[in-house]
Amino acid sequence: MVAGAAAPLAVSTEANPVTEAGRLAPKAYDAVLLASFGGPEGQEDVIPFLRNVTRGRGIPDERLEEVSHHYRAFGGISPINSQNRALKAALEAELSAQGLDLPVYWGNRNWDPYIPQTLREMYDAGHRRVLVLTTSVYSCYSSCRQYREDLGMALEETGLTGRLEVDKVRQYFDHPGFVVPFVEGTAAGLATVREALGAPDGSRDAEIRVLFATHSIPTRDAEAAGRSDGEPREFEEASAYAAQHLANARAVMEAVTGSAEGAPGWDLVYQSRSGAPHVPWLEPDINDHLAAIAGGTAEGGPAVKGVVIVPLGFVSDHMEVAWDLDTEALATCRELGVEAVRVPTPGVHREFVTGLVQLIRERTVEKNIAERPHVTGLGPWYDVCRPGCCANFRGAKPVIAEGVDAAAGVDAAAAPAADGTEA
Ligand SMILES: CC1=C(CCC(=O)O)c2cc3nc(cc4[nH]c(cc5[nH]c(cc1n2)c(C)c5CCC(=O)O)c(CCC(=O)O)c4C)C(CCC(=O)O)=C3C
Ligand SMILES: [Fe+2]
Repeated sequence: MVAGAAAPLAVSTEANPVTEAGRLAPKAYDAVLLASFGGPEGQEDVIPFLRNVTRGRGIPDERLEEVSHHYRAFGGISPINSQNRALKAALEAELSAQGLDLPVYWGNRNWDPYIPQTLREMYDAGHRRVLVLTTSVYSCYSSCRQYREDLGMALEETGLTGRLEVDKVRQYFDHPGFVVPFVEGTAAGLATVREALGAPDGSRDAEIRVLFATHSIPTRDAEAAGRSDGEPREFEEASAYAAQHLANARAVMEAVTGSAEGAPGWDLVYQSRSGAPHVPWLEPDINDHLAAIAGGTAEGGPAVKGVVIVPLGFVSDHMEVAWDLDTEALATCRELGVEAVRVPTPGVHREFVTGLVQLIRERTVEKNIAERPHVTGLGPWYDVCRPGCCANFRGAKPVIAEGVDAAAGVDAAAAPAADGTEA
């Protein structure tokens, strides 16, 4: 095998009969909303931002100060907002290059510009049909339902429910635009680690491990991920969240090393756990796992001497990447004497930006693309979530992009005319 040479990623455009039920016909959208997490932009913003993230849970400021150290160490500035400004600019340029007249707005769940304020601005500018693109791509409460709730509540808060139509692009974990940058990065990272071990020919691959890292979530949230009330769907590890990551990781490894004999092994690992210690979250933690494999793998392999860390759960190099991986996990590697490379996130990679425009074009009437590329057998994911999808256990809230009846498929009221004309 030639170091760094990746086979093309296997992309399917075949329809998925399972997720087909949650598909919406194209519509004449008139604007795009880039919805993200938001982050502080100075030391004075840190505690107000953390109060927003943890709102409704009454966590005292002293406790918030304890979890603020990573923001404090970065001067109170999260990289996420500048990354979203860059992504918005890149999206605007690509939409206009493809002749799509769709303005892009930006709104965050936890910091300025806030989602309700942006929706109001969009309505005041004359927009009536909005397509939301979130910066979180998998299925779980934090990355799917919480966005849909915040959008539903923002419509109520601004009095725009029923006046502004708001739909959302599918969870796009397995769109090639998201996965290709990881394939490239993993191939390059593997070449670098082989080099560092003095084995560019791959002869020490048994001592190299690829670690796909994502955000840990409570196991209870993981079990509710991607589910529906009336339509049981079984997932690997009993969780759509884990299953989506595992399927993506396999697709990346297949493209990077193929079925080559003696290719490096890989694992899915978790990071950034928070919350009370007695509440179970997905494991293993990346740092614990690094310590374990530095002494030999579970399958009886030799001590691991090099790792390629792939931040498969994230769209940009925000704080969870800059701190939990680049600061903490890389320090763990140094302590263990393990060579390590952290692969870039999609960011504003050309494939990612053009992929996002494809995802928009799947849904719009103008310059519509009927085919839905996906690199795992789980997708393409639903346009409209199944009832109860990614449920949280703190009570029902208004949501966008959810069907009302699993048996009947998509909510009839939400389904537009097939030709995308105004109702
Ligand atoms: C799945 C997932 C993603 C990936 C999908 C996505 O990208 O959306 C994600 C992303 C992010 N998480 C982020 C920041 C935080 N997440 C927290 C807390 C939590 N995350 C959770 C899950 C996730 N989180 C969960 C189950 C909690 C605990 C419960 C709660 O509190 O809801 C807390 C509270 C303090 C703490 O507990 O540490 C903070 C400050 C930032 C911003 C980074 C920046 O500023 O650059 C980003 C992109
Ligand atoms: Fe988070």
